Amino acid sequence: MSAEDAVLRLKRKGAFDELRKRLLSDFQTGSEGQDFVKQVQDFMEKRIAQDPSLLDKDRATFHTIMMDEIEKTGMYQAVEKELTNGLMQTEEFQNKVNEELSAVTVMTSPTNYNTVILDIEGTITPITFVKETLFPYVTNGLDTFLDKEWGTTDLDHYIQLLRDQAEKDVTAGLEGATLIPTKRRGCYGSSSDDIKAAVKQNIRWQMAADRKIGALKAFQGYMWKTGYENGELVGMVYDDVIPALNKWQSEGKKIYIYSSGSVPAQKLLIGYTKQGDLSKYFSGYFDTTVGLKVEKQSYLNIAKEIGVDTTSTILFVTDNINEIHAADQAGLQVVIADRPGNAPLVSVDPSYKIVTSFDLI
Ligand SMILES: CSCCC(=O)C(=O)COP(=O)(O)O
Ligand SMILES: [Mg+2]
Repeated sequence: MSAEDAVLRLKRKGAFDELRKRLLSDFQTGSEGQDFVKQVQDFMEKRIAQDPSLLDKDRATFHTIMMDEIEKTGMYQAVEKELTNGLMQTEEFQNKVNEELSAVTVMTSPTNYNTVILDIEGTITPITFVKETLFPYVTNGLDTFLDKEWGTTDLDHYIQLLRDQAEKDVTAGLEGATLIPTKRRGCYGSSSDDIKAAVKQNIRWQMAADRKIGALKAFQGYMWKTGYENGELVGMVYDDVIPALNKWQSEGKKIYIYSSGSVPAQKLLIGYTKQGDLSKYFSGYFDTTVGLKVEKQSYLNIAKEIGVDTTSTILFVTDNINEIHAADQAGLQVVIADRPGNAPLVSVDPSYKIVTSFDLI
């Protein structure tokens, strides 16, 4: 853990607020505080003697003028400096910091795990790669791709998944959801153009909302396959990921992926990285067919599938706090990935370990 991480963690834990409160109370009751009050009083009396019209001002104006002038004398700054230096040098302060630091590191570091499950976006892969490379590949290439693949069994399969999902969305009354019609047979059904237009509208609507829905994820993966295979797309993982994979593997730990991206999409991203094919590190892949990532049961399902009885022997790393809560409730050990561009981590329980790099796990 870097010094910056430790300070951040202590701030989140409220350790600094506690020290600040104690410092204020010590100051108010001690001789420094009383001396300071005396200095302020003397200063004000002197100013009023120089300019008695100050007493005619209303309370708020008088307060503003005095505060401004006191500040200019440097009185505040001097006492603040003296107090801060004094506090930091006390044995009690040092002991308190050491105590808090060890509580932060000992309580939250994962221990005795033999299985690691990793999220992709925001954890091993930058969010920017997904949002600025993978998603535009789909939105920009959609029309050409549909024209090229139209009528193939593969495309029909993925359209059927989208169609089934659209029916559910329309039934659920989701704003913006529209049905995808079926092919014309005899005098029933719709023309290819109508179906194509509905598919495009459906995909664009879902992608604008960044939906983590199986049918959309399956379609994206289907499109990305071409991109990875022809070299237009190259998977990306943070530099600290491969050393951690090597370490875990050398320690005999099993490593899995659990992502909202479809399993085929995960395999492509892992298989075609700038650093080569990383699939040798992974013992398996899970997507939302095992359950949503924000549900406790999904983690129990994965544990069952990989044959782990004691969920506390699994470490799950993700950027998403709701996924952290679900995995935690299922008994897994959890670590939060705090990568550049990730959603801000607000009101996070201080007992969770947060890392900016896998070296810190
Ligand atoms: C691995 S597919 C590309 C990323 C993606 O589409 C996605 O939804 C990733 O979500 P995650 O659960 O890995 O945060
Ligand atoms: Mg993620």
